[in-house]
Amino acid sequence: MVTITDIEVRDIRFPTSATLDGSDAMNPDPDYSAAYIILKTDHPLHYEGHGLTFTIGRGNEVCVAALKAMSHLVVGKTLESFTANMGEFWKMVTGDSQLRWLGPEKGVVHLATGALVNAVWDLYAKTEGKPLWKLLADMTPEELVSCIDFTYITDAITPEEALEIFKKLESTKQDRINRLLKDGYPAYTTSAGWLGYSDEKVRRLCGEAMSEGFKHVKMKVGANLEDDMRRAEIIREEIGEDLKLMMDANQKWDVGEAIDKMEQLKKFNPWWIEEPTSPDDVLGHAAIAKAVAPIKVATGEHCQNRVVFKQLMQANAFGVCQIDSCRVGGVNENLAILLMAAKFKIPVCPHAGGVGLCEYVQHLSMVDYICISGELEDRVIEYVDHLHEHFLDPVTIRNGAYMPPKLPGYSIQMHGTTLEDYEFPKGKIWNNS
Ligand SMILES: C[C@H](O)[C@@H](O)[C@@H](O)[C@H](O)C(=O)O
Ligand SMILES: [Mg+2]
Repeated sequence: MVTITDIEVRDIRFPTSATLDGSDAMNPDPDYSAAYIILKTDHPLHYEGHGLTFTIGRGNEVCVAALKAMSHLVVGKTLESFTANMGEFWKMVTGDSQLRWLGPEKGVVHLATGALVNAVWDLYAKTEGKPLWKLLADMTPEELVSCIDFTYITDAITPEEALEIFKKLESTKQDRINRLLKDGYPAYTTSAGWLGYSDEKVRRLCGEAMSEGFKHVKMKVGANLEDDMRRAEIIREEIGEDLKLMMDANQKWDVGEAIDKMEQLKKFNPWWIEEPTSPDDVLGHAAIAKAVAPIKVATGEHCQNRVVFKQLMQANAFGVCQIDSCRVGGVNENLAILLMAAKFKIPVCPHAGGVGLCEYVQHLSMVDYICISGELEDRVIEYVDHLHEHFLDPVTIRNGAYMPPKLPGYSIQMHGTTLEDYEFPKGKIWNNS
């Protein structure tokens, strides 16, 4: 038995706004941040569960407070009481009626849920001695189904249908694992296209991305159409016509505006337009998707929960589903979304970047390929080349692909020195600036 004896919650921030890494039309000066939780245990080997949720600076302390408010849900309980039925564990975490009032299942309390739930999965995977993707890949179809809370989504997918999906791929899992171990899971890069970068820097970074083996490049749009057109032209000049170009407007436009802007931008042959408008506007996305086809609409990084994902699918409102490892309530809810995407035949290209999101989400895409969709076609995980040095088990990108993590856990544990130095506001990085 492993008992969770205590939690530690830290406010970790990186001053990325100084270099405009991560900047977009809506978020011109993000300081990539993590509300970071450590589950302490009485395990003889001192195993800890680590988890984080991503924010972009101010307000990270609000997520920290939410995490502290959730401590009673796990402290004093055993890991085994959770792992006996992970779906019930998730229902318990999201079911605290007083905390639930703050959501339900959305906003700060759900961001915190993502960190807490992922920390439990990290601990689970560490005690089993497996990376998270392998822990899930080794589960039986029945065990996988038991990880999911189907509340509010049975009109789109039932536990019986989920079982069918898992069972269909069960006997061929090893082939896909072998393929991942050999070639990895394809990635695309956003590193070249941040809005605050100069034209020269964008040009140089596109060249670097190509030489690193990337076949897809994403650029930011949405602040000023003339700038977007000029930058798209530069990027196309650099990457040519064969590579895929994606555009991300980060919620800048109204529905009609998005359609008009894409009428101009379509000459650069974008594969998708991401977050063209408010993430809550399902019908708006549907209208845009219809008008801009065959350009696909992509969204999900600000999608609150599985219910909104369900509606986006039911309404044909997007062609690319961008799960996020900690915007929704962690591994369990993402499994539900991956299942719905498989049923609706919508490719999943996760949101990553930020801090730790690449480390996290690679596991989920690998599980999607091994156990759920069985497909790699039209699927790429976002990659951004920032802040990986702060993790004990950083991502390995080889020839434009994520190689499967090998160490036990969810790859999200930061170095102790990082937690000290970048803690806001008392770490030395913040004291010196
Ligand atoms: C503020 C952030 O860097 C966003 O720009 C980023 O998450 C982005 O939307 C992305 O798709 O990577
Ligand atoms: Mg985006």
